[in-house]
Amino acid sequence: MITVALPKGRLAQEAARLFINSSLTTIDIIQETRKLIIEDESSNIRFLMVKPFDVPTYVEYGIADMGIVGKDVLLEQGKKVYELLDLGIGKCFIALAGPKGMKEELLNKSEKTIATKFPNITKEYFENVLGEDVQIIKLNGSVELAPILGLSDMIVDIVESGRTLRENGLEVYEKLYDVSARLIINRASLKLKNKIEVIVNHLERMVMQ
Ligand SMILES: Nc1ncnc2c1ncn2[C@@H]1O[C@H](COP(=O)(O)OP(=O)(O)OP(=O)(O)O)[C@@H](O)[C@H]1O
Ligand SMILES: O=P(O)(O)OC[C@H]1O[C@H](OP(=O)(O)OP(=O)(O)O)[C@H](O)[C@@H]1O
Repeated sequence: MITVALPKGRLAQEAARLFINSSLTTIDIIQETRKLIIEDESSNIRFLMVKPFDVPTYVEYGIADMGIVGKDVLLEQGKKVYELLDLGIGKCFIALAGPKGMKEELLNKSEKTIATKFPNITKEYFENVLGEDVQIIKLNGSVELAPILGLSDMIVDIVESGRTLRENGLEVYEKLYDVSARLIINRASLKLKNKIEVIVNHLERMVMQ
């Protein structure tokens, strides 16, 4: 039995679709919305529906053999898992952003405060790229509110269309990393379970199309 951790939320549909379209399962995984463990006995694959930020944890500890998760989460957590495939879904980027027209002023400010869901990415960027210490305020969502209300000077957050920034009077100051969903694998599973390779090959062919 192979166990796959799938992210609930915005990636769920497309992640499940990859397994269905690759003929790896015939079960309509996302229809069973409240079930957290979905077993496909015919293909011997079991799907776990977990929060996106928890996918690497399940894979690192070997509860799941593989998982699908955004590169943002991998960069933030640095878990010990193999990243095998860029799945080409969930495309967006991580950006430093702030109030429109204030970039120069805020980047020259001596003591900056940054609100973000990604404290490690933010710390690493300011320390290693800009050589600065910054105060980081960890938020769990609606990060764009922080500079509008004076909680922070700037934010580090996900941008896709740019609409959330625009509609809140903010703009991208710097693009930090491109993001897309990745297939990650538990290190021991990759060595011990032959079926992993078959699944990876199926998904790879699907992604190449
Ligand atoms: N606007 C977006 N467009 C495209 N991909 C996105 C966007 N926002 C996030 N993502 C990607 O999808 C992944 C899952 O995002 P999702 O919003 O479902 O969960 P989350 O950010 O962990 O928040 P929560 O579960 O708390 O709602 C992110 O880790 C990122 O890789
Ligand atoms: O550039 P856009 O297309 O507007 O997308 C970017 C927005 O999408 C994500 O938020 P999400 O909807 O996941 O809500 P959250 O802020 O509560 O995490 C992200 O954190 C941005 O706020």
